[in-house]
Amino acid sequence: MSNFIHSVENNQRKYAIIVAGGSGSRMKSEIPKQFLPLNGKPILLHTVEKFLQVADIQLIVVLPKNDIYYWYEITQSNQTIQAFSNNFTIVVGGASRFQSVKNGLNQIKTDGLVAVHDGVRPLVNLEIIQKSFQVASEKGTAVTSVWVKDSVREVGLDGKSIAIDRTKLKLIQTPQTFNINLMKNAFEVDEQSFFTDCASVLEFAGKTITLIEGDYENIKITTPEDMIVAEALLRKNQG
Ligand SMILES: Nc1ccn([C@@H]2O[C@H](COP(=O)(O)OP(=O)(O)OP(=O)(O)O)[C@@H](O)[C@H]2O)c(=O)n1
Ligand SMILES: C[C@](O)(CO)[C@H](O)COP(=O)(O)O
Repeated sequence: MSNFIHSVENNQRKYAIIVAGGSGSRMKSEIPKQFLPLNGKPILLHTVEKFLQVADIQLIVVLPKNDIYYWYEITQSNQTIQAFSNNFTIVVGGASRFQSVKNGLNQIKTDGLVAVHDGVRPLVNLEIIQKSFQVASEKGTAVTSVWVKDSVREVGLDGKSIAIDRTKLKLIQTPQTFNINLMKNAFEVDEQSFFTDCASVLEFAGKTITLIEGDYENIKITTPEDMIVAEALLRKNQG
């Protein structure tokens, strides 16, 4: 593992865009879900601290305009965040995830590698982050994914459904890591309704998407029951 970290570090700059510019409408909470406490600490802080474990990384944290002051308040007394203050850029988010990623990408002025990660996936592990940088340095793209475990049916307009072969289906997670020039070129495009993640944008630009294996624990906190699962997983991982 240490060999590849060494080789990536020697060759390419590393950035991560942590997208946390959404409103969390499906969570139906009073504050945006990325600031909800998970075992006493805001979800977004768990995520950011995970990425700060990567050597020499520059973080671009994308936030809703109205919550930037709140971010400064909650990080003022956080020793890890303060120690790495030179590694941070804060950017205002856009009207969609695509626009928020684009705002983050515009801050990057060098070539290298960039990992895009949902601020609300705090259970990502360091091995996946490192693997995504390694594979993206070799292939240009690295998109985290897990195999579907449930049965799946496709529902037609007439309400009838047919079984789908799940052995061909993967669920897509983040990080999604790319060569920066490749990604910048792909994002020079009008936003499309099917851009649900960065991989769909790069694919639209004709790029081949390389999948890497993710982790079933790397959940996206979307609705209230996800908080209960995330708290339990976090407790388990902290021993
Ligand atoms: N305009 C947006 C929309 C989403 N995101 C971020 O993209 C990630 C994944 O999006 P999602 O889970 O859908 O978050 P929200 O858009 O906040 O939630 P919802 O769709 O329920 O409103 C989140 O970390 C979210 O903050 C963003 O940076 N900017
Ligand atoms: C990027 C993503 O997390 C991959 O699973 C997902 O597509 C985000 O979707 P959302 O509708 O913004 O939650």
